[in-house]
Amino acid sequence: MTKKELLDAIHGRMIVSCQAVKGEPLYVEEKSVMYLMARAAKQAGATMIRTSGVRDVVAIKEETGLPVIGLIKIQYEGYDAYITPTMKEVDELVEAGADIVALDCTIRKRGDGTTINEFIAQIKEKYPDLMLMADVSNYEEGVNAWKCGVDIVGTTMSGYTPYTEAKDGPDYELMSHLAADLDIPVIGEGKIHSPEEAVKALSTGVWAIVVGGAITRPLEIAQRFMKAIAKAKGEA
Ligand SMILES: CC(=O)N[C@H](C=O)[C@@H](O)[C@H](O)[C@H](O)COP(=O)(O)O
Repeated sequence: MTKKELLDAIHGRMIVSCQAVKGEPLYVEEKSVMYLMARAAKQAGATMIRTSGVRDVVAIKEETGLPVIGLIKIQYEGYDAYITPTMKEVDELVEAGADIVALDCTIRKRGDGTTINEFIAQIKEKYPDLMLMADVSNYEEGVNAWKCGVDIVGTTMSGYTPYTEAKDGPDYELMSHLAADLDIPVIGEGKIHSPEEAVKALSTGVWAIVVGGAITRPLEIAQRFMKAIAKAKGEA
């Protein structure tokens, strides 16, 4: 698929994030099971999947035949970013066949001393045709990534950096500001928990949205029910 075809396939739509990393209930050591979540997402009408780790990129592409936004979550010493922080992860994702590579593009400390701008430039030099999705936490980072030549900016990291407010729901404001000012697609991602929130997020003008935990993280879903019940009982 060309870059345009990939973008057209998701315009106005929901991408489903199917992720389970070590320690999560749906992470199974012996074998990826997230392809089953992706199967469900495809049956529901999803046209693209976001996932983490080489084995899930491979298994999900094999199962669904859908294009995949791939990332690798890994925490290195000296790095604040943990989403595809170095070229090693980019290489692995390219090798695995990810159609788009997502990486942390927040302006935080990188262990090798490079700036995020330098890292993006290195990736673009090595893989000129690779589509990049920049996961950012605020407006400035979105503009910066756009100027560095990424293809997509996502609001993924809003509320997950020390300098952004950790809200319980989506950052609609960031979505609409970035969507208004950037001339590349913006993806609204992070804490979209209900169909109503999904519709509202899309109405901010973003190109597409990503919904993850509310669909594919059973622990998170169950906890949300438990919390609401405890609150109603006056226990929380
Ligand atoms: C902050 C971070 O590490 N986000 C990760 C990025 O890929 C995932 O854990 C999220 O599930 C994803 O962004 C979708 O968001 P939500 O699950 O809230 O719909």
